[in-house]
Amino acid sequence: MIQSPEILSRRADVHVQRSGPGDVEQCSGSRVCGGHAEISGHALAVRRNVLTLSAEQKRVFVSALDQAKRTTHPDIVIATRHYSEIFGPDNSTQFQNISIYNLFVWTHYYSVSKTFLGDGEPSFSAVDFSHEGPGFLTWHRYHLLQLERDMQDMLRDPSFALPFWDFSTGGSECDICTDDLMGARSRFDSTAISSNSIFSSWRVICESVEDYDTLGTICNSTESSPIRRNPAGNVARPMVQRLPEAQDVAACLEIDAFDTPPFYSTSSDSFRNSIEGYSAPEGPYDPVVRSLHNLAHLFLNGTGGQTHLSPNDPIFLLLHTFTDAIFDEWLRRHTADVSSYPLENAPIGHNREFNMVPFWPPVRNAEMFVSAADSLGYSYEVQWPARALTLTQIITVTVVAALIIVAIVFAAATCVVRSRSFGTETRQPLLGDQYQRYDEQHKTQSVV
Ligand SMILES: O=C1C=c2cc(C(=O)O)[nH]c2=CC1=O
Repeated sequence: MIQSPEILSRRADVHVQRSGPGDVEQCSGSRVCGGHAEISGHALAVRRNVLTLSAEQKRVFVSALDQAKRTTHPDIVIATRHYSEIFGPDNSTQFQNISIYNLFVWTHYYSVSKTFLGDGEPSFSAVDFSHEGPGFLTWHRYHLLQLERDMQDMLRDPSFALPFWDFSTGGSECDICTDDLMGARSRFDSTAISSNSIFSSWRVICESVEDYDTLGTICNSTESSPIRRNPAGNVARPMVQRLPEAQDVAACLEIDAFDTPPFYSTSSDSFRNSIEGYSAPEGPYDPVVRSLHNLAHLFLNGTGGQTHLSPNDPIFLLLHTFTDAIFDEWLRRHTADVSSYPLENAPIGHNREFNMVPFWPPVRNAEMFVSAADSLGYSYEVQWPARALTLTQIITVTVVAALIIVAIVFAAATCVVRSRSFGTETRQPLLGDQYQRYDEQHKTQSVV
């Protein structure tokens, strides 16, 4: 993945407009603040729930994605051989053009691909630059930002914003799998996309993973099979037949620590591992659990559920914008600064000051650990679920409510009794008086 020096200098001095009118931040010299020179002075891009877009906005979004799939990236080419073979026999370089959307797919593939150790050697699979570590959120944040900025440039619309899919429905339906959005299920093949959707004509890249691992090649821009998707259809694994619940989102937002040792997929009480979905949403690590982001991927049950291929299904980007929205909300609620992010002892590529592989020009994890609205030029419009009460809270509320009811009933009963006896008392003295006076006057005893 390379860019020309001319492009690097073009991106080095930009302005981003922040939330308030006239509040323009100078981002001179920053590689990530603002991105493209062309977006100088543009307004904050607002990422919205894709289901709330109008019919016309949905059509425009789907058509923009399709344009990105077909438009060659103006600045970046990809390497299709490892370093030692980057120059071919005739000194030709092994680089290829790639489309804007396919670069998004390739970048993710590259970040998770095995390390080639040489002919005949098994490739090394223990490195993942974008998952199972603190960099999961920062890496995917920049991944989305790069696509959004590339699409803003392609459309010449600096306000273009990627929408999000709120996958926390708790249901077994894919509510965005409709022909006006990500494509309905085909009526003829339950694992394919309906021919009424443009996405049925999309072809995936990076499918020949065996070749890359054994021959030492790298995914190139050749497109092969259609997207496969069978939401909730994994009968062998009932746990991934339902999407996460809104309460899972609420629970993970309450976790205080951004990440915890060993800063891996086995971390407990880590917000990052909880939203990534290797631990229960409340925090404890459990090897059988798949929740939130991981569960949403596995629910798709096809291209979108295989890590080296998943961005080929455009649902990937909507799933990740929602994950990023949760990350942004966590930063806000916990008023976190970069010191919450581990400086060391995280897996390779995941430490705070490490560059995120393979983005170019280099971007560090720390640069993405910031409020999106304050520093990155976009914000989210989301309704967050209120946290459900715990059992202890439910018992406490029930006991207090019962005591209040008892007190009210007791008070009401006391009032009734008092008012009755007051009524009797207020009549009796009159009778008593009368009786007494009569008795005193007549000196007789009679009952009135
Ligand atoms: O594309 C992805 C697919 C995934 C599957 C799991 C899992 O938990 O098994 N996790 C994934 C992350 C991805 O990014």
